[in-house]
Amino acid sequence: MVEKRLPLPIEEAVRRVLQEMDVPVRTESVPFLDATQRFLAADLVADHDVPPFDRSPYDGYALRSFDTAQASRTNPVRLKTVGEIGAGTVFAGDVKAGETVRIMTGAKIPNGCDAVAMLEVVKEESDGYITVVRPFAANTNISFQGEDTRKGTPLVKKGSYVHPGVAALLATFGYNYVPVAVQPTVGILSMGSELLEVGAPLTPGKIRNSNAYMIAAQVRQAGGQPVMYGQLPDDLKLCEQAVRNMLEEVDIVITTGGASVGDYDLVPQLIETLGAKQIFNKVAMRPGSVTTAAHVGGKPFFGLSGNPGACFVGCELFVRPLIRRSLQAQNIHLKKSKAILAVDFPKPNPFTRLVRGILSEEDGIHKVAPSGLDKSGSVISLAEADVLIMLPGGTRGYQSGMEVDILLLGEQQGSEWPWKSVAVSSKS
Ligand SMILES: Nc1nc2c(c(=O)[nH]1)N[C@H]1C(S)=C(S)[C@@H](COP(=O)(O)OP(=O)(O)OC[C@H]3O[C@@H](n4cnc5c(N)ncnc54)[C@H](O)[C@@H]3O)O[C@H]1N2
Ligand code: MOO
Repeated sequence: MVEKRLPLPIEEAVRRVLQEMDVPVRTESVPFLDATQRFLAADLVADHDVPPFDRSPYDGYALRSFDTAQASRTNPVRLKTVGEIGAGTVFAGDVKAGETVRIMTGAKIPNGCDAVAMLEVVKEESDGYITVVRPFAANTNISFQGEDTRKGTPLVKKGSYVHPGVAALLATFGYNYVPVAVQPTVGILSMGSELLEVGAPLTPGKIRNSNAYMIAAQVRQAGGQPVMYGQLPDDLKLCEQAVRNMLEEVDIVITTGGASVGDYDLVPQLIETLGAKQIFNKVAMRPGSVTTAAHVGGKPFFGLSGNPGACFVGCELFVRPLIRRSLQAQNIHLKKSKAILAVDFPKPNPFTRLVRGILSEEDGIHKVAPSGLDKSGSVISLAEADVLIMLPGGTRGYQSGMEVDILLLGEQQGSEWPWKSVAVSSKS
């Protein structure tokens, strides 16, 4: 007689994972380029102003506003050019009344000057003077010291993802080495006598082990470090030994396959022989209902389904937050949004469905539709999916036009330039 499993609601299962499992938070300091796409391990505060000095935002002439106060077409004012500076060089000395300095974008405003006239609005004479025909008020065209960031301003918080914008900030403040969270190691073992190595030719009854590589990519995307333990036939002794090794070597153990109730499904036996504390072995969701979570001597163990769709969902919902939390990430779960269903799901389902979907926009309305065959064993629908459409169980089905929750997967990008340009006048 097959054991009867008690399905847990998804949120309860996620809550238990986070409550009963832990991956230690560790930090390290790494060279700058190794820190991108990692998570910061410290709150960073500005230790100087940005810009660090008043500077010119344009190529032009730095001048004293007072000198130009009376300038007009009928009363042109001549200023003597006493120097030329590009970004990175500093004008030595003070600029006096009636003088100007030719200055390039990014150069420090010379002492005595309080405005910049753009090259386009001055007349450069052949005798070393310029002529201006309008006043320049004090502070015109100056980027002020600290206008971007003041010394002491909090910059980025611990747990921030080091995306290109954060990288720019870190470099601005001289972080040659960056404090980041250590990426937890996640061991991945595939169990199943039908599994072939990725490079092997197909033979009757066999399929290639795709889950291991899918999970590895998911682990990387979450911020963890996958450790591949290959694949084993459905043999309890072999699998038990492999899992014992994993428990010694990695922070999180994942097996895929054998999570259900079949004759060769080893996860329930593994839990028993390893003396693991089971947290759940059934979740009220589809796919992924057979997801098992346990811990062995404090180490998280996930028995993900062998079906690729179910395996994917189990990893996103339960493993991802655990990895992200160990990175002290600010967002540990998939981001939720809303969209309008573009198709019917008429069948009532007691379990919450997580349908692999494609998000699109029509006339400003976000719509979702399944990305392909919505079966737990389908692979193509995973490749196309950019969202999981959440259809809570216990309803009489869903109709096209209904608003539903969606979970955004990975990085969302567009294929076409998303805005229409407006005509630009030649004056600007
Ligand atoms: N009598 C019952 N049968 C099943 C139940 C049930 O409750 N009662 N649950 C079904 C559900 S739901 C799912 S999901 C699957 C889960 O099965 P397992 O987790 O035990 O996975 P396997 O049986 O080992 O494999 C399922 C399927 O996936 C293929 N597979 C396995 N590993 C991989 C891999 N690494 N890469 C690609 N594909 C893989 C495998 O060949 C099977 O086709 O059980 C249902 N049955
Ligand atoms: O775990 Mo199974 O995919 O629920 O369908």
